[in-house]
Amino acid sequence: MSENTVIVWFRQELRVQDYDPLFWAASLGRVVPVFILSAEEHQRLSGTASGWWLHESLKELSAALGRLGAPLFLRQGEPGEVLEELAAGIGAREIYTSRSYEPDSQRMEDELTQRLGAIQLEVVWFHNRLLFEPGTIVNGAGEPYRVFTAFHRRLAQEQVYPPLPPPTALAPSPVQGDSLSLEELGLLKGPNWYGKLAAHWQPGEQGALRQLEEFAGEHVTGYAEGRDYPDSGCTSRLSPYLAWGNVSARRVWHVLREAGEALSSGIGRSGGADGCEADTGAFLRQLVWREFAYDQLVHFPHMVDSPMRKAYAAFPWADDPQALARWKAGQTGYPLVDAGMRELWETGMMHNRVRMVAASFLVKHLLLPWTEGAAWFRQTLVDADTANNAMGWQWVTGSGFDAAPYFRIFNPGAQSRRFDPEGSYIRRWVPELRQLPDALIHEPWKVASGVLDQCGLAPDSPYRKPVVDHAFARERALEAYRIMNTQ
Ligand SMILES: Cc1cc2nc3c(=O)[nH]c(=O)nc-3n(C[C@H](O)[C@H](O)[C@H](O)COP(=O)(O)OP(=O)(O)OC[C@H]3O[C@@H](n4cnc5c(N)ncnc54)[C@H](O)[C@@H]3O)c2cc1C
Repeated sequence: MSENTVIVWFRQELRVQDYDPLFWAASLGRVVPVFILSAEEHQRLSGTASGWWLHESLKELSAALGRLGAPLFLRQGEPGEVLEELAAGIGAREIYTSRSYEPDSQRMEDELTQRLGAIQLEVVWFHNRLLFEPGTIVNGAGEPYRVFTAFHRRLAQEQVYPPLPPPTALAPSPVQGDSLSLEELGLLKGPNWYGKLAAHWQPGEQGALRQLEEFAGEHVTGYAEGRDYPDSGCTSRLSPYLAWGNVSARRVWHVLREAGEALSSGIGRSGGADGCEADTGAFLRQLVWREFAYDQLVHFPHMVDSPMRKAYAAFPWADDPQALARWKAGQTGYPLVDAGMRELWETGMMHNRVRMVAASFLVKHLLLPWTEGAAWFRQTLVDADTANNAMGWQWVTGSGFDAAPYFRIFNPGAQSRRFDPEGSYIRRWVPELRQLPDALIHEPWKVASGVLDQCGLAPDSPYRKPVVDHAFARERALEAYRIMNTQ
């Protein structure tokens, strides 16, 4: 078969547009696209919200590649073995793919390069997940940044490559048939709790491009001010698309840069030029947090399950399965925390401000280990992302290098009054509180029980007696912090 047949191995970047391996392979000759689910990935993803997203993304990617002339092959197994066998069958001499940056993947990728190199099969690794290759933005001493603002300042000096043009057609694939079906990958096993997610999302590249267009064209206006308010609808909701590479970070970057310029020059919607710049600038800054998370992951891979600041290894965490279950179910009695946890369970998403409050509640009010919360998020978030999730939890806990200090403890009632002043977000996700007036909805246990009766609150409702008292929890958390520091 032709020596110009290149295997394009899709991993976490599930799109046809602006994906270097596909673009460059297509320019050389025939392309055989393949996706391989390893046993470890199957174990990690099957039955999770991410697994559902992956299943749906593969369905769409497969259809898109089929339309371009080269259908996607689905395989299960150890990637090295699958690639070796596939290449032998079609006489391919090259594999184009992209790096993943998951812990251990560097070792796996190096071993694969060596193993396949030994049989004259070259693996070409592209960097397509981020704006810049993680690990390349370093300080003057050549060391990783530990503080976001310095990292951001340094990154801002670099140019982000523009996205590649989309492929219009691919030379017909030399392989026909012999692919596993999507169902055979087994990503949707277990109770179908994720079935409801389809009502909230359109996974895949088309959904990503539509979401990006709508956000850049309209919703970005007001982002800088509105992004902290969970019911404002001001954030992009692009995170699951970025997590599965349905859209490239550099496309998002350039589309938003252009949108900012168009809005500032009055081509777009109304709004002051300064406001437009502030909105797109604030958004692009958030995208750089993602770069920072991956940079940290590459330098400190243990951050996924161990504290970055060593002192936290001695933190006296509690063991309270009942409290953990109430947190997961959105039954803590703290309306904003519960609204977030229920939004997560219903939609696979939770607003960033509420993530911070709910996560802080777990580690500081309940004294439960952040790793428990991170594991629950990995299972239920459609945007579950190894780097962002670990960094988010370590930030909230105080154990990250650039983190909220442990002794700064969010007051969920105050956060609720500030960021959901009318209680509209709470009412949406905690319907039993709908009848409470705006001023009383944030801390219902402080309201006279006769009023709660009139508002239809059940006698055994957690909103009459939350899982823990805020003042008590605060003191207990500070004491735990003191104990840690004396170890
Ligand atoms: C405890 C905790 C856990 C988190 N877990 C995840 C996770 O698993 N996956 C994930 O993508 N994000 C995670 N985040 C970060 C953040 O909450 C989400 O990225 C954001 O809510 C996604 O919504 P959006 O796309 O509308 O965000 P926007 O405000 O529109 O932001 C645009 C993009 O910037 C990136 N971004 C925004 N905020 C952050 C941040 N704080 N850290 C890193 N990147 C950011 C995301 O890719 C996001 O899509 C976590 C935050 C916390 C506090």
